[in-house]
Order: sequence, then C-alpha cells, then structure tokens
Amino acid sequence: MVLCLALVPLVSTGSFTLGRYTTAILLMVAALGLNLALGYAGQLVLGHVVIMAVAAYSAAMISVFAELAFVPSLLAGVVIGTIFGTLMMSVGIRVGGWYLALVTLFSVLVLPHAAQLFPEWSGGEFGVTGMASPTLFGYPLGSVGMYLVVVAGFAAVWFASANLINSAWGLRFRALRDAPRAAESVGIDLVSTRLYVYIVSSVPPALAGTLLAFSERFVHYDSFNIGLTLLLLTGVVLGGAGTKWGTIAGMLPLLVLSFWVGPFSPYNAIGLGVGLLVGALIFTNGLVPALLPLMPSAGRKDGIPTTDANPAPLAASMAEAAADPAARDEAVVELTKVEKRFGGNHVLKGLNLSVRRGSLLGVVGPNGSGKSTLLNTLSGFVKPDSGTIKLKGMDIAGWPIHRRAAMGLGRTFQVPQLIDELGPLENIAVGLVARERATYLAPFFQTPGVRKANAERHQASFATFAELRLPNDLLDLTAAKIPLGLKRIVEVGRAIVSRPDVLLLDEPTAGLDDSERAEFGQLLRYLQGAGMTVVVVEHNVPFVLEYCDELVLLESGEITVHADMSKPLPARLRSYLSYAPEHHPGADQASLTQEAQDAS
Ligand SMILES: Nc1ncnc2c1ncn2[C@@H]1O[C@H](COP(=O)(O)OP(=O)(O)OP(=O)(O)O)[C@@H](O)[C@H]1O
Repeated sequence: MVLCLALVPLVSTGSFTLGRYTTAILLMVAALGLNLALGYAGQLVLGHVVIMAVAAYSAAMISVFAELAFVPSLLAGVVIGTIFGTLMMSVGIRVGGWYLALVTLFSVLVLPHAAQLFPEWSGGEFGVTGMASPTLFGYPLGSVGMYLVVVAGFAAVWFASANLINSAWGLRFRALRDAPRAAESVGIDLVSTRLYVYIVSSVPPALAGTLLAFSERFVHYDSFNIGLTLLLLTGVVLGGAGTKWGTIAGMLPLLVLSFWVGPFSPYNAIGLGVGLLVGALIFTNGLVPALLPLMPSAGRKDGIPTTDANPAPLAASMAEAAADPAARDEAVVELTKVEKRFGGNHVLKGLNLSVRRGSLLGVVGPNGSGKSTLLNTLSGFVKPDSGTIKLKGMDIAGWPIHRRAAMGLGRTFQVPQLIDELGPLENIAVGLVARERATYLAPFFQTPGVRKANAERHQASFATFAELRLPNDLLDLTAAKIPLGLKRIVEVGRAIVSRPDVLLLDEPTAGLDDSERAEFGQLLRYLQGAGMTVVVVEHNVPFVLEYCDELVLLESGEITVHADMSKPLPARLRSYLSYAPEHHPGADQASLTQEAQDAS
C-alpha cells in the first residue's frame, strides 16, 4: 500500500491533484490517531481536529515569527500539538463516556473563537500565511517532495501504530475499552494506560496538522471544523473501529466522494450521513469485521502451539509453597474490624476474618448479606470505612486495585469480563502484561526485546490454557463465541497466569450445568493443590460441601460461623445450608436436613 502511494507521482504530477492526495493521506493519518484512542482504547474523544489545528497553527507561527526552517517548525508543531492533545483528553482520567466526548467536542466549537482572540499571531479570520517553503537537507521539496514526505509520515504512523497494537499495549488498550475492572484486577494501572493512549493518539493528528500547514502554506480554523470531525469519526466507525484496516476502508469511500464532488460540495455531508446509516444498519461493527470472515485466510492463526507444547508451569511454580506445611498454616489474608456502609445501609459490620494460606474457603450467606462487598473490599473495588486488611502481612486497605493485584491478589467476576474480539490466549495474556516492565518507545519498532516479550507471553498463556484443560477447539474462537462455562475458565486463566497467592471468585458456578460445575470444582482443587489460596463466594450448597475445606457464613454483614469442613459442622451453618433456597437436592441433603432439625 505504501509503495503504491509512493508511486503516485509517476502517474499524476499536477500540483493541484498531488495537493489533494496529500490532504487525503493526512486525513488518514489523523484518523489512525483517532482509531488508537476511540477504536482500540474505547476513549470517546472527538477533538482530534483541534489537535491538528493547534499543531498546524504552532508550526506556522513558529515558521513565520521565529523564522525557523521546515524541520524544526514541524517538530515543534508535533510536540505542541501532542502536549495540547494530551492535556485536552486528560479530562478522561476523571470522567469518561459522553462527558469526555462533549468536552473534546466543545474544543472543536471553541477553536474559531480562540483563533480570533489573538489575530496578531493567528491571522484572525485571514489565517496564517507566509511560511517558509519546505526544504529538506537544503533542497526545496516542491509538491512531489512534499507528497513523498507525507507518504513517509503515513508509513511511519501506520507501521508504528500496528506494532504498538501487537505489543502488550494492544492488550492494555483493549482491556481498558472492554473490561476495565478486569484490567485493574490483574494489575493494569488504568490512569497511566489512559495517559499513554492520549499521548500516542495525539501524535498522528499533530503530525497531520503540521504537514497540512506546510503543504498548503496556509492555516485557517475553517479547515478544522465540525465537518472534518465527523469525517474522521465516520471513517473510523464505518471501517471498523479498533481494526487495523478499518480506518483505511472507512475513510476511502468518503475521500473518494470528496474527490469526485469537490471538497466544498454539500454532497460530502450527505455522503457522511449515508456512510453512517450504512454502517449502523448493515455493517454494525464496520466494514472490515464484516468482510474479514469471508477472506480465505481467516481462521486459526499461524504459530499457535498445540497441546503438547509446554507442560503445567502452575504446579511447578507453586509446588514449593504447596510442599511447605508451615507456610500453609499462616494467615495470607486478614481482615480486622472491617466496616462498610453504603449510605444508611450498614453492609459490613466489623468483619474479622483470617484466611489460611492454601485453603479453599467458601463464603455463603443469604442474598444481600455482603458477600460480594467482602470480595470487592478485599480486591479494592470498594473502600472500607474503617478496619485493616492485610495481605501477606502488609496492610493494603488504602491501596489501589492494581497495586493489590501486583501484590498477589487475583479475582474473577460474577459476569465474566473478557475482551470479546480476542481469542482465549490473548485474554489470558492480559493477566501478564501488568507484570512486564512497561516500555514506551520500543513497541513502535517491534524491537527484539518486544518480540521476545510477546513470544514469552504467548507461551505462558498457552501453558495456562493447556493446564486448565481447555479444549483446543477454543483456539479458533473469539471470546464472544465461547460458551459461558468455558468463559469462566478462561477468566480463571487470566487471573492465575501471573501466579497470584490468593484467588477470589464471585459466584463462579452460576449458570453452569452439573458437569461443568464438577469440572470447575476439580479445577479449584487443582489450584489449591498447587498452593494457591482460593476464596469463593457461592450459592450452590452441594458445590461448597464437596469442594471447600473451610466455610464462612455471612449474615447481615457479620460472620456468624467460620467452620472447618473436616470437623462436624456447627448447627447454625447446617441449618443455613439445609434451608438455603438454592440448595439442590443431593446425596447429603437428607442428613443435613435431619441434623438441622435436631439442632433446632
Ligand atoms: N456499590 C454499592 N452501592 C450501594 N449499595 C451497594 C453497593 N454494593 C452493594 N450494595 C448493597 O450492599 C448490600 C450487600 O450487597 P452484596 O452484593 O455484597 O450482597 P451479596 O451477599 O453478594 O448478595 P448476592 O448473593 O445477591 O450477590 C446490598 O443491600 C446491596 O444493595
């Protein structure tokens, strides 16, 4: 593609036509930046044209007033545009969704007024003119040279963003978009991830704006209006947001239309409307996701190892802990006088709980008794009002979620949170990226270090996949198509691939049939056998009776029973288990019921 673009001047030498090609390619560059933020990272930002404008104005003013040459003005424009874009979008660290969209859209509306505030610099309604002719190594570029520089810029952005998405950042971005809670629960710091998204997605529009300024030798706010915002947005969405080729596929018809009818024709707006309608009604996920399955090469990716690759490392890495009986008796988690109120609802009432290393602890209790709140308090999604929470002896009560995860706390969710468009291996790999040292520039170039990290991550994910006895057929599926029971196991894979000390599971067997539930129970035994401490909130009584070795009964925010399952169960627990509405008829039901009656 890049080669074809570079050869265009051989067939079309007119400076007017080349100028239009130049503009079209630069709009693609800006759209690639938008695709990074909106498509891959799910950040609803609409201010990319303002980044173009700020970069264009900065480069033009630096060229005119500081009389700097093309290259330093260009670099200054890109840096200023990137800083501006990062600051503008950083509101997304505090607010997301429509608020972020509105704030960034607001900047598009404000731009003309802002430009007119300083007419002596911005040229007011006349724009900036008089920039130096672009030169490179002392040679004037001319329209062909400028076109080739723009193609080189496009190639750089295209390859750098594709490389970035193929690195650990691609997993972080998509996790931020599709499963932010899960991302935090495996240790991904969402604030720094967002910040990085804002920086890297600002560079392409800043570069596009700066090159546009030099290609047209004129900068005016009218060029960066709401129409251009809609063009970029429609192009990204129509082609398939968050796909490699989507931006090209979506922008191309819109740009061709603009060439055909002319950039100022009202038919452009009609084209945008039709494009959005076609996208919404026919290609809901975009052109590329709709057409990709029709390609002959679609299917299993090359290089995925088969089941005989890599034996179980989980057991290996945890065997030491499992073999040390002294370590098994220590408290790995300790809650002391933990209180939590939601308004007037006193949910956790001075909770004290000690969880032995290597135990498989079940938490049961009526609906609304505070079980999920207990797990959320442990993993950091809920802040306790008071009390201490210790993990491996460290008080973590004030720690953010991702830091707790890094300390060895893993979890799954009642409703599995996976990245739907990725396969099970990539979803499991999300559990590893937070443990890797983040690199910020190397991913653009796919350095040997980045490739090695990718390969190691892939191998570790596959090892966990095989260890969990997940069927190989799953490798061909995206998470969206995986059945619920297996989704839960993939989620467990993501939680355990980084070898946490403690695994928290919230109603993991909800929606599973009996055989899936039995398999899940075996999996928990296996994890426990490998030295992991498992805390499972569960309603299914036969399940907890069969698999847990300790049971906690939580009633109205208080632990009323903490039982060792190898000893006779306290009457109160027996009574609860017998009459728990979720109790499925089982072999032990009769005796449980009898004993509960005896006890009462
Ligand atoms: N974020 C929240 N804001 C306000 N109230 C909340 C919040 N989370 C939980 N609660 C309330 O706290 C109480 C305990 O909820 P929790 O989900 O912990 O119970 P549970 O024992 O897990 O229930 P279930 O078995 O139905 O999942 C409920 O009354 C619930 O409405």
